Amino acid sequence: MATVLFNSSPDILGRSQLRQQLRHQRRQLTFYQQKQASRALIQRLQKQSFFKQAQKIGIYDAMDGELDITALIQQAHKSYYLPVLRRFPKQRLAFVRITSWHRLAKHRYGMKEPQYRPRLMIDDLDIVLMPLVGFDNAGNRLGMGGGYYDRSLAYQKKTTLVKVGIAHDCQEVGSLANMAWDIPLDVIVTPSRLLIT
Ligand SMILES: Nc1nc2c(c(=O)[nH]1)N(C=O)[C@@H](CNc1ccc(C(=O)N[C@@H](CCC(=O)O)C(=O)O)cc1)CN2
Ligand SMILES: Nc1ncnc2c1ncn2[C@@H]1O[C@H](COP(=O)(O)OP(=O)(O)OP(=O)(O)O)[C@@H](O)[C@H]1O
Repeated sequence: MATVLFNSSPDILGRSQLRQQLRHQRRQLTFYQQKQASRALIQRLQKQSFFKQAQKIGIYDAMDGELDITALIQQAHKSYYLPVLRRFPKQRLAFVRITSWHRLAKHRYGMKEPQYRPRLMIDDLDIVLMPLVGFDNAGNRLGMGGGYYDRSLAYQKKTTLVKVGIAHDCQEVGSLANMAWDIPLDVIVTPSRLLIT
């Protein structure tokens, strides 16, 4: 009950409190719920024409209860890229193609990061799948708070890049404050819904 209250009234919580609340909620999902959610989400995603048409896809290595989308990489004829954190230029993400998981070392935040090159920028991709901490039905996004995706997207020039948010259903909130630097998502996919903004 408390959870529902929090979700429907994000205004009464600060952005960072809301983030903590939603991250906590996502970590409460059981192993089985996570498996089901991940399977349903991947199936939904693979049916979409924007996904079928894409060649270069930005993914992420799930952590902290995020939806695991790594099974996607079993699909041939597409290439998959993981984000790499770097300080310069201006804390934008770079993307590195992955061909195998076990060679990858973990970043101190817990997700795998390829250390090799070449590194691409976000607008070299056709689609970027972004893990969300929270979202609303207008396509506003709440992330981990590092501003990494926002900063990367701010320099994006390619207009055809499809910006896709990936989240559990329980991460939807009534409405999120739209920060000046926020770049709205084109699509949000959850295990049970497809939201086109
Ligand atoms: N799986 C995944 N990969 C991702 C992201 C993500 O949200 N999920 N990112 C999305 O931007 C970027 C990384 N950004 C991140 C920002 C903060 C934290 C984090 O865990 N912060 C800790 C504090 C850690 C510390 O300072 O020592 C925390 O908030 O508890 C993790 C990732 C790129 N890769
Ligand atoms: N285009 C930008 N230029 C400079 N700073 C930015 C830009 N975008 C975001 N930031 C900074 O990043 C910080 C985090 O932003 P915000 O709280 O929106 O993170 P987030 O979107 O939740 O996280 P993430 O993008 O990592 O998923 C903010 O303090 C903001 O000042």
